[in-house]
Amino acid sequence: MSSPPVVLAVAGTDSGGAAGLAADLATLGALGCHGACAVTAVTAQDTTGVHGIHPVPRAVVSAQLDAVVADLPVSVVKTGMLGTSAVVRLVAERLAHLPIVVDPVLAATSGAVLGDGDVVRAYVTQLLPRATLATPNLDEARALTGLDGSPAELAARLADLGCAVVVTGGGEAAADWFALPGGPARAFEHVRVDTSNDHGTGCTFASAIAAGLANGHELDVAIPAAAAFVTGQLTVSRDWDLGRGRGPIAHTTTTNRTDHLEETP
Ligand SMILES: Nc1ncnc2c1ncn2[C@@H]1O[C@H](COP(=O)(O)OP(=O)(O)O)[C@@H](O)[C@H]1O
Ligand SMILES: Cc1ncc(COP(=O)(O)O)c(N)n1
Repeated sequence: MSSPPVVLAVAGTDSGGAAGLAADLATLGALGCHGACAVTAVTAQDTTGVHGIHPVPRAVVSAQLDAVVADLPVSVVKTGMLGTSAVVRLVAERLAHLPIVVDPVLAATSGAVLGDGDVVRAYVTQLLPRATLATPNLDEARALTGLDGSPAELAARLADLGCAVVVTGGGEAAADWFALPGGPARAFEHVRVDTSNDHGTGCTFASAIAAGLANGHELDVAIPAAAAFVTGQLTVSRDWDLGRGRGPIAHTTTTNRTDHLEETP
């Protein structure tokens, strides 16, 4: 069997296992990739919210990037919560030779702030101009542009920074808006899943796009494929009852996989 493509996820942890690196590595594994990881922040988090954030020092993040890049054939980088402007700059400087899918995480589904004004400025000036694709949700697109336009307008405006952009619509819109630099945005529509188990959806979406790119697909194929993967996963976990808040999206393809246990004598 040939080796899987390697995707490096640079992101924070969610102790509840819904978002961040848990979502990234599970999604990458489900979609045929080997996921390497560099931890940027440890969050004490569950389905109800973020209770603590502990940034990992820049030098420790840097050492993780060095170790992975020196040893593994990374084909795509996916970033999630980077936490500090120093780490945003580090990723921009150290990994610019690779395709980078940037999920510019600034807030959790619960509303907690995961990136401040300095982080926003570092994304705009350092990382997005060097990225292949950015996947902000509408709130993040507003914070990054400082504007209050439609998702299509914000996608086109952000793409002028020099990368492709998908502004995600979340559960209400059932559509995402995709723009390339210099072009107008077009909508990718998809099925809406009626569920409150959507914690980790953005991380899963961006990781699925990174997996599509690592498997050799272009953005206009990888993005709708990732949205279809997310709607399928939201359907798997639609009626789960995990935690007291917004429950996790299912990251792996199947649920209740116990057949391997039953087959064991
Ligand atoms: N309830 C839902 N039904 C179907 N697709 C959804 C739903 N919620 C989010 N999505 C999709 O999941 C992907 C991630 O988007 P979003 O939830 O906006 O990210 P974030 O978690 O960063 O806010 C997008 O493709 C979006 O359209
Ligand atoms: C460590 C970490 N990274 C990213 C998110 C955003 O995920 P979501 O938008 O689904 O809350 C999060 N809540 N925690």
